[in-house]
Amino acid sequence: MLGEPIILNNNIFLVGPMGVGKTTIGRHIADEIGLTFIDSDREIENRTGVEIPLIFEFEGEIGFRKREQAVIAELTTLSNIILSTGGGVVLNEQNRHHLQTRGYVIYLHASVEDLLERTAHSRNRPLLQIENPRTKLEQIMTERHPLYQSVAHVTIETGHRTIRQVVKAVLKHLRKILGKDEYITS
Ligand SMILES: Nc1ncnc2c1ncn2[C@@H]1O[C@H](COP(=O)(O)OP(=O)(O)O)[C@@H](O)[C@H]1O
Ligand SMILES: O=C(O)C1=C[C@@H](OP(=O)(O)O)[C@@H](O)[C@H](O)C1
Ligand SMILES: [Mg+2]
Repeated sequence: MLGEPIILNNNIFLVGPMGVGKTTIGRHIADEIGLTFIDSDREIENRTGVEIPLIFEFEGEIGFRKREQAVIAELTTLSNIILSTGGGVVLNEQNRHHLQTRGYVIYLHASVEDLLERTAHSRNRPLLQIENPRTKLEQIMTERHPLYQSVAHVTIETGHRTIRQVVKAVLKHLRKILGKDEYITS
């Protein structure tokens, strides 16, 4: 035996900033390799019955982060999932610990320019509903990039890649670390 399986609990956790593609890529990867897809933001919305902007409006970012922490603590105890997280998940130390120790963490990276383009038409990200989203995304990347790096087992670049190309890059990486045709250890 080679010791600990590389993919803890057969879980893959996607982290990275708003608009990098966590939700989109996670769903595709789950389809390809037969894991259950879960998006922590959707889970919070399902549980509260309202959309994220309304949670921010009524409870502020602090209220949202509490809900996020509870959901991450619970979802990371599952197995055989691809979990797409919200961009701010790494701000919380407990979240970082759970992600890092309960699954294989992939940091999806992109430039602020790409993130701006990909979030431009969305009204669903309260932190970017401001006059200057570019400055906000720059601040976010300065603060969070080291945190994404600290929690991730690998970083995968998504800039100048189509969704399909990112999916392929992730699958290629998984095959490489597992060193075989199957994606996930069982
Ligand atoms: N590699 C990519 N190239 C172009 N557009 C992308 C790419 N990845 C995601 N997108 C688009 O960017 C937007 C944000 O993606 P989403 O999956 O919601 O990001 P996140 O969950 O990380 O915030 C979506 O409209 C999605 O189709
Ligand atoms: O970066 C953040 O702080 C947030 C990212 C969002 O998720 P996405 O990264 O999927 O957009 C969502 O959790 C919320 O609006 C806060
Ligand atoms: Mg998302």
